[in-house]
Amino acid sequence: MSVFEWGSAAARQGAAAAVVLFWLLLCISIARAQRRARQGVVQAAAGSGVPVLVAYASQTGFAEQVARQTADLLHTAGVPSRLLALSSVTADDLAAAERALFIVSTCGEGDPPDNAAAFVRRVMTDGRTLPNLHHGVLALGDSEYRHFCGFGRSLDGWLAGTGASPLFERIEVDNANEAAMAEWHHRLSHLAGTSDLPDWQAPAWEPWRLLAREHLNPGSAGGPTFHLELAPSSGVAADWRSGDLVQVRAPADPSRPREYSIASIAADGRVHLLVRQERHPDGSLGVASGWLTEQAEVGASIDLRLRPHANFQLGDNATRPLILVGNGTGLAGLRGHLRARAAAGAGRCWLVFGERQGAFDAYYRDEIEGWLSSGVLARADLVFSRDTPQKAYVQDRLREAAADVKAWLDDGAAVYVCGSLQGMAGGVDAALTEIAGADGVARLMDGGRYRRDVY
Ligand SMILES: Cc1cc2nc3c(=O)[nH]c(=O)nc-3n(C[C@H](O)[C@H](O)[C@H](O)COP(=O)(O)O)c2cc1C
Repeated sequence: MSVFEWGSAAARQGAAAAVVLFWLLLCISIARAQRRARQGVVQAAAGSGVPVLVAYASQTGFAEQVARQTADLLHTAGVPSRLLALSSVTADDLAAAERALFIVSTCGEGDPPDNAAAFVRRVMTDGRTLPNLHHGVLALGDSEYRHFCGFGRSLDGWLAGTGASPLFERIEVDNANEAAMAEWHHRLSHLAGTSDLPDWQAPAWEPWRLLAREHLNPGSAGGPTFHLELAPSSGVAADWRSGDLVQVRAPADPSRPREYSIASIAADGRVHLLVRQERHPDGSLGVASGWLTEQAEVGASIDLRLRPHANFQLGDNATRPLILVGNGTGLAGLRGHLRARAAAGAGRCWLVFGERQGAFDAYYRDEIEGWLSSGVLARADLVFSRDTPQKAYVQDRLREAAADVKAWLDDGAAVYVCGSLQGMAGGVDAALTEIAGADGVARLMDGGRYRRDVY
C-alpha cells in the first residue's frame, strides 16, 4: 500500500466517519425536534393544568347553553376549565390562558351579541399579541342571514392576527345543526384526550297541550296576532324566569325550531305566548306561526322546550326601576317582566309600547290599565303609529320624554327592549344614545342595565 494509498484510505475512513457522525447527529436532532413537537401538541391537547378558558357571547342563550355543556364535559373528563361571559374576559385573561374555547353567536346584521360589546371595544382593540394561546372557535349562526356567523368569523380573524394558534379550524353551526355540534364534541374529546366523553345532549322536547287561543286584533291592518296558553302534558309544573323563551317544533319542519318570548311567569302555571301569524308572499302560512295560530286545534299536543335567556332575565335588575320598551309581539317579553313585578310587588316600571292602531292593536289593554291603577306601572306610553297624521314610534316617544328617561336612568333604571330588530331596536338605541350619550349607553350595557330581546 503506498503512502498515497494509505493516506487516501485514511481520508476515506475519516470522511465516512464524519458522514456517520453527521447522520447520527441529524437523527438525534430530528428525534428531539419530533419529541418537542409531539410534546407541544400533547401539551396543547392535554394541557399543563392551566384551566381551559371557555368564553361565550350569546344573545338569546344558545351559545351560553353550549358553553356550559362544554365546560361540564371537560370537567367530566378531568380537564379544569373556567367559564366566562366574553364581556368579562380581559386581555390579561387571554395572555394567561394557554387554551381558550370561544363559543359565540351573531346577532343584529352580522354583529356581536350585546354581551360581547365590551370585549370588542376593549380587548379586540388592545393591540396585544397572544403567541402562547391555542384557541378553538365555535361560531353559531343562521345561514338565512346575510352575514352568516359574522361575529365568529371576525373573532377568529382577530385571534389569528394576535399570533394565537388554532387548535382546529373554526366550526360554524347553522341553526343548531347537529353535524356541526357532533364535530365540536369530537374536538372536545380530542382536547380532553379521551374518546369516552358523554354524548352531546340537546335538551329534550316535551309534549305540551294548547289550552287556549284568542285572536287579539280582528280588523287590524297588521297581521293577525294571537294570545296562546300552553301547559305541560305531563302535569308536572314547569319552571322558568320572566324573560325566558320557548322553542317550538312544528310538524312540517321539525329541523328548524322557532323561538318565542314567554309572556307569563311560572306561577301562572301556563306558558303564555303572543304570536303573529306570518304569511308568505305566495299566501302560504308561516311554518311555526301557522301551526300555532291556525292548524293546531285547541287541545292539540305541541312539542316545546323552555330555553333560559339569561341576557333578558331580570337578574340583578330585579328591584331596579325598569323602562320596558317594545313593539308588536315584543310586548310578550315585557309582559312577562310586568307579571313578575306584580307578583314581587317591588320596583317602579314604565312601559313604552308601540303598534299600529289603538282601536285594534292595544293588546292586554285591560291588564295594562289594571297595573297603572295598582301602581305596578308608574307610567305607560302606548304609541300607535297610524293614529296620528305624523307617524310616531316608541323611539320618538323616548325622545319627547328625554328628561324623564334621563331622570329614571339617574335613579338606576334598567332598560329592557323587546321586539323588532328592523327599525325599532336601532331607533331605540339611537334615541338612548342621544339622551344618555354613547358612553352612557356603553356603561348601561356593561353594567347589565340595557338588555335586548330583538328579532
Ligand atoms: C335578531 C337576530 C339577528 C341575527 N343575525 C344573524 C346574523 O347576522 N348572522 C347569523 O349567522 N346569524 C344571525 N342570527 C342567528 C343567531 O346567531 C343564531 O340563532 C344563534 O344560534 C343564536 O345564539 P344565541 O342564542 O347564543 O345568541 C340572528 C338571530 C337573531 C335573533
